[in-house]
Amino acid sequence: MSILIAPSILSADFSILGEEVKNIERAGADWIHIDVMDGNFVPNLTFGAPVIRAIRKVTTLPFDVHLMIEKPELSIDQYIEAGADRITIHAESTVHLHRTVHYVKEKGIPVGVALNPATPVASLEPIIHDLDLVLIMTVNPGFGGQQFIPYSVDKLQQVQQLKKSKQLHQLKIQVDGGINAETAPLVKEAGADVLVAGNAIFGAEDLEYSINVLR
Ligand SMILES: O=C(CO)[C@H](O)[C@H](O)COP(=O)(O)O
Ligand SMILES: [Co+2]
Repeated sequence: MSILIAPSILSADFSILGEEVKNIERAGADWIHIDVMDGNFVPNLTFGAPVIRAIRKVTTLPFDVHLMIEKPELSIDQYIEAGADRITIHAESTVHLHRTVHYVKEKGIPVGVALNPATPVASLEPIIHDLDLVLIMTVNPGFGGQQFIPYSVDKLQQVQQLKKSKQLHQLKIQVDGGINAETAPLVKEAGADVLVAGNAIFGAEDLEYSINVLR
């Protein structure tokens, strides 16, 4: 699998969000990573379905929607209707993880499960064969521009082993948080297929160069 780069628009300039999305598409992004935060599951509030619907008009790139919200099962439909092409939910955000994963699958789009830094990889074992993607959070979710947590590399290796032992060839392993020119080689070496990056891309002078450096 070749490495995919998913810029997180959390670090974009919200006052010109449509332009930022177009620029990132021109610069060679593979997916647009959209961080939906509810001010409850994480201590920050970002955007919801109306903003997703608005930027859906300016790009054909896949929308990778990362839900950091309590009880995602209550609002998944609105993100899909707004234009999400894939949805990732947090294992810690619902007591009905299996049901919610299958709900997204029945809607016909790829589904991922994200793990916070303190959530063990073993918690994925009963469900990993149902997933299209596993997201290992490499920072505590809630904010852009944080420092990469080194233990994440061990967790990535554990997911990679699980993927191999269960022969889940199509499963994508994604990382999110503190990914930059220094940490990208570490996570790729440990098995990451999809790199999310906010500050390292939107904070750079040359978007295309920053994407190429990560890739
Ligand atoms: O999910 C997220 C935070 O919860 C963001 O996707 C992530 O923080 C990306 O930003 P950066 O690359 O600047 O760390
Ligand atoms: Co994210």
